[in-house]
Amino acid sequence: MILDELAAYASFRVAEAKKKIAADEMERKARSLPKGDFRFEHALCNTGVSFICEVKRASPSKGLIAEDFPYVEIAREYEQAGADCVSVLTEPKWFLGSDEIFKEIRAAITLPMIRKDFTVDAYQIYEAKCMGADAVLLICALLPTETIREYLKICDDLGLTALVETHDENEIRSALKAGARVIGVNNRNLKNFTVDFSNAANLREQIPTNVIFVAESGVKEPQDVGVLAEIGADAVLIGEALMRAEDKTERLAEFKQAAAQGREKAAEQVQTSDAQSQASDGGKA
Ligand SMILES: O=P(O)(O)OC[C@@H](O)[C@@H](O)c1c[nH]c2ccccc12
Repeated sequence: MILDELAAYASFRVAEAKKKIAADEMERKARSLPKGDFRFEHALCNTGVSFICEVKRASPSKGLIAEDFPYVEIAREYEQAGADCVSVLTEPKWFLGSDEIFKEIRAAITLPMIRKDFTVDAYQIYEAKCMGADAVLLICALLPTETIREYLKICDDLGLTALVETHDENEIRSALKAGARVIGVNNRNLKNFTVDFSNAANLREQIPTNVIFVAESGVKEPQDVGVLAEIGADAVLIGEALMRAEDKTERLAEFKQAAAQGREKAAEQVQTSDAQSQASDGGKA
């Protein structure tokens, strides 16, 4: 299974990295930096739908997505086009990312950034902090509840946001039990890479409204964003559709417009159902 391979390779990378910078040294470095202010999660709390735009060169399911990959320019364009946060893959083998790419983008933009990798060791959280990340990804399918809780505590100490990624009800339960404040529901099943775009919508109810809800993966068209806005996604995470767009600025504007329309639709539905329940209350009186 590819997820197991990704995790095993992540463990290997961590072991190699520890030979260069030992675990206690990496931790000391990270903890000596000014504590973060959780600006990644704050950026997801706008009244509208927030956009996390991803810099993604390739993926195990799609192969090479961006032949031409001027990653700094892409991130700058996201920032100028009104993205709320930027996601950068650092996994080298299947996603063709790197820590260097992350660091170069970090130096070029001011938006909050998430270091997207397969976190299997606390070392990677300290590494992310040292790279200037504002957030890390914790994938529930890879981590037991207790470990998620432990990693969340490290993130809290460092002032980093943890995006806790889930794919089903059990994983959401685990994320909540661990104390996640930001939960992503992935429409893509990382075990077989099938995309079920209704997954986020189906699981929406399982996530309390005081937890930030991020819908991840599979957005192709503006109408998809509209649907996610309608079900009350606080944020959407979009990679491929933006990477493939010739004009990313225009594409993001279309997505944003669809999000606003989706939110309006949801508000109208609330009004209609309020009016209906008032009318039926009136009938009863
Ligand atoms: O390119 P998409 O379908 O818009 O998906 C983006 C993002 O959700 C996806 O890259 C992702 C979600 N969770 C992950 C975990 C690891 C690597 C990548 C991911």
